[in-house]
Amino acid sequence: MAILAFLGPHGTHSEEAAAYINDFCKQDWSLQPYRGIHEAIYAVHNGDADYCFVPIENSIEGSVRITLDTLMDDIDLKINMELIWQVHNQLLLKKGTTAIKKIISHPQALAQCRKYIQKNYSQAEIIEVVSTAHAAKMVADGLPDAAAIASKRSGQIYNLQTADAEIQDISDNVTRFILLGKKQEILHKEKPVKTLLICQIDGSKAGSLCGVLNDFANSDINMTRIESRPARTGLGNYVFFIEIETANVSEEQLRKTLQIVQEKCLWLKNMGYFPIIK
Ligand SMILES: O=C(O)C(=O)Cc1ccccc1
Repeated sequence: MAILAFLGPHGTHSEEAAAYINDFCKQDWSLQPYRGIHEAIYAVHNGDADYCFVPIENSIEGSVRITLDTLMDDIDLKINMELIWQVHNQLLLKKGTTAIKKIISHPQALAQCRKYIQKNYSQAEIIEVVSTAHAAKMVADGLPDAAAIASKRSGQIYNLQTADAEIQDISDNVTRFILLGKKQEILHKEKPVKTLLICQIDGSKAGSLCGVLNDFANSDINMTRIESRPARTGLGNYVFFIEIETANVSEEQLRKTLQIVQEKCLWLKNMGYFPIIK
């Protein structure tokens, strides 16, 4: 049975989304929790898992930086699918809690509920941990005067009470998850539509980034997102994450364009061509 790694422990948004994608692809993967997103991605790189399913961007809070930073490493994985997933956050308490002096969760979940916290618990200490379910488990294990922001399922798993439901600031709170594997595979009949490229552009020459953007424009390839992260090779060096629409781009057209783009880059990695499941 193939192993799918996700950010644990049991009850995370990642696990719920991974279970959905498992059914959607009519697979029988064994879902295994890892202590961090970095660890889940490296499990595939090291061959301990066949796939991993990790969040990459949230509609309220933006990029999941640990995911981008890990993808930048010298690892050769492919994106096989993207899932756009509605995230629902609840405020969870251990039975008998009378005061909420601490609110604990994953940084993305805390950010998604920032206004709610400010309005209702402005004095509470905010504690960031590795995942929402980890926060729920800490509350269940006896962290005093604390409430976790986590999924309904976490509440059930860790036997917590729901003090408040649907507390995200904007009701349309979606997260993009990606399914990564060792190779590009067709796991569903859904048509691939998008390609993610990661590259470091030579910033010492004027107009390098502009040149890359023009190469896509000249090839009639629509760019839907560009994001930069520090390259970690010195201040002012950046790595770019570029998403392009490739549903109507031929393999030959893409190959030629990437060849031209590559000449302007110190390195370029094609993360693959994948469908988007909504
Ligand atoms: O901590 C979790 O439950 C996760 O799966 C990470 C996450 C956190 C907030 C929104 C989406 C994913």
